[in-house]
Amino acid sequence: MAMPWSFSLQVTVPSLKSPTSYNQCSSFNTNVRCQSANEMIQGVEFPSRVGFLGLGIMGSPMALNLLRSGCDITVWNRTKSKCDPLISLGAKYEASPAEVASACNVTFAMLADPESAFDVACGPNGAAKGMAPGKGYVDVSTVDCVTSKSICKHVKDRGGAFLEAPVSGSKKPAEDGQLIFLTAGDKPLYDTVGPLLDIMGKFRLYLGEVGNGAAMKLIVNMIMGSMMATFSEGLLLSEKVGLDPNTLVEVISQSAIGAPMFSVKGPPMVKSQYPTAFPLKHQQKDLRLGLSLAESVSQPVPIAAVANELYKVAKSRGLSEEDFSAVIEALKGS
Ligand SMILES: NC(=O)C1=CN([C@@H]2O[C@H](COP(=O)(O)OP(=O)(O)OC[C@H]3O[C@@H](n4cnc5c(N)ncnc54)[C@H](OP(=O)(O)O)[C@@H]3O)[C@@H](O)[C@H]2O)C=CC1
Ligand SMILES: O=CCCC(=O)O
Repeated sequence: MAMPWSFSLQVTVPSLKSPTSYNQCSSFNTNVRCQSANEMIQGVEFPSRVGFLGLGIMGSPMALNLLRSGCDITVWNRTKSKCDPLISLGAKYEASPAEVASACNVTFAMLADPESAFDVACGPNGAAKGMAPGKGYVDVSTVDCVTSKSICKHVKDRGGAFLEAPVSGSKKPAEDGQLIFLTAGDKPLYDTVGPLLDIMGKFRLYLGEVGNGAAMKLIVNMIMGSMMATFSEGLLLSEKVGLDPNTLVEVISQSAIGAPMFSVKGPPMVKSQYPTAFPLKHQQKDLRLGLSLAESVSQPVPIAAVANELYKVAKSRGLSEEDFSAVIEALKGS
């Protein structure tokens, strides 16, 4: 049965999504419920009006993919000028998150951190004010479990449905519609927005109760931040002992520890170039939140704790807006 916020909309989705060089694995075994994101979805039920709050590095391409696929999109961003490219392509605009949520059946939010995600959802002109029975709110920001549960409560208090859906994958996968959604919350809303997630991503998981998606995302990024820190050490050590760090990158790519992250980020790092895909300040935020998650269950995470210190040093050296691979700079000069 169609949910109250749904109607049939013809949406155009590229049938073949080209794999990206980074985050290109598209199938793996899992014992949680999951669905492939690469399926033909024309003619299925879609939310009729879709809101998008937060048009940064990730939000802009995600909203653009929805727009290009034929969705009726309404956008809002704190810095209004970032809405202009989407508006010029046909997106509608509302002046506050509350007005977007009020105008739309489902509203996505892609905000920087727990504070901004909470403010945009639950502040004076927050999206929760525009929620009502039959509407859904999907927070795709990376936040902690407590914040996600709090946003969920505000949305539900207004009669809306809530899904947390943080993403794995960075700027290029966002542009290519190759993200991985780690969702939890209202299952009917998950089912309803599934086709929209499939436009923006290649894979999605439903992990049950609110908090599970946030926790999964923080654990993945805790591992990623530690990997990047030790990779940085290896690059610098190889150079100091007279080896070509590019050769190290090549050796790693052929070995059991090969990962797209090393192959993609390594060569620019050797040249001290850090074009921003995932801002360093957000990686440090995720490590901080990951450490707090570990603390909540008394799990020792000493490697991640040390990595977090390194990112803090990098931030103190003015590297917050650089890509997180700039953490290597924190190890230089000694
Ligand atoms: N970049 C990446 O590779 C990935 C990022 N993420 C996560 O996605 C989220 C967004 O990341 P990304 O797009 O890179 O980040 P950006 O820094 O590019 O964008 C952040 C967005 O949050 C908005 N924002 C920040 N503070 C506030 C505030 N106080 N009130 C209202 N809006 C605010 C910004 O608005 P304004 O334009 O006005 O500054 C902007 O729209 C983060 O949680 C990040 O951890 C997840 C996966 C990958
Ligand atoms: O949160 C950011 C994740 C970046 C990535 O998965 O490449």
